[in-house]
Amino acid sequence: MNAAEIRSYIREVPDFPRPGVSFKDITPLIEDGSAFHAAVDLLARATDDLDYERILSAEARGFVFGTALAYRSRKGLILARKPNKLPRETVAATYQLEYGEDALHIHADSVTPGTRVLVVDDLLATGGTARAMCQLVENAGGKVAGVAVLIELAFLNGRKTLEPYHVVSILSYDAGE
Ligand SMILES: O=P(O)(O)OC[C@H]1O[C@H](OP(=O)(O)OP(=O)(O)O)[C@H](O)[C@@H]1O
Ligand SMILES: Nc1ncnc2[nH]cnc12
Repeated sequence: MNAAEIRSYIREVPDFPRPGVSFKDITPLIEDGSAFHAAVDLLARATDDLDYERILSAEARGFVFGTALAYRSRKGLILARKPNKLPRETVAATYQLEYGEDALHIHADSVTPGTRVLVVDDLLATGGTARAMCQLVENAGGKVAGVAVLIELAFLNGRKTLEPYHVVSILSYDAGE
């Protein structure tokens, strides 16, 4: 299954969660075994040449692709979670939402100095979430090997927000798509 076929499994939901937003719903994709498998394979192939030891992904949708890619590439998986979810000492990074601020945490010992980490998410929009994950890696002394997403909303310029990190995406959407 190629990228165009995989794309046909993503449902666009207009005006969710608020007017003007075209929500990219990945649930039909991950509910289809062949499409989900093909999507993870494409992500794996697109990141095969990157040198990394661990994957970092954020709850909730990020876990779906981060976990699958970690399993397939036999790499360790680090969970980035919302505040007060992880039981031991954490490092945190804050990021901007439309209204106010949110934070992601990882356990302080998940990234040792020099660890090379691939940041994985289902979707890149403004880039705030992925940037916070890159900051988490660097705050803990690690190195960002790249950022890999299945879907990129190119018109929101997340890539620019993520400079100078290497960004890999499988499906790119323009405004109005
Ligand atoms: O590039 P950004 O503008 O930061 O947006 C991208 C993020 O938005 C979605 O997560 P969301 O915060 O909706 O959480 P969820 O995965 O729990 O649904 C998506 O899974 C990305 O993590
Ligand atoms: N348009 C969108 N669709 C799905 N998830 C998103 N996260 C941020 N923007 C999104």
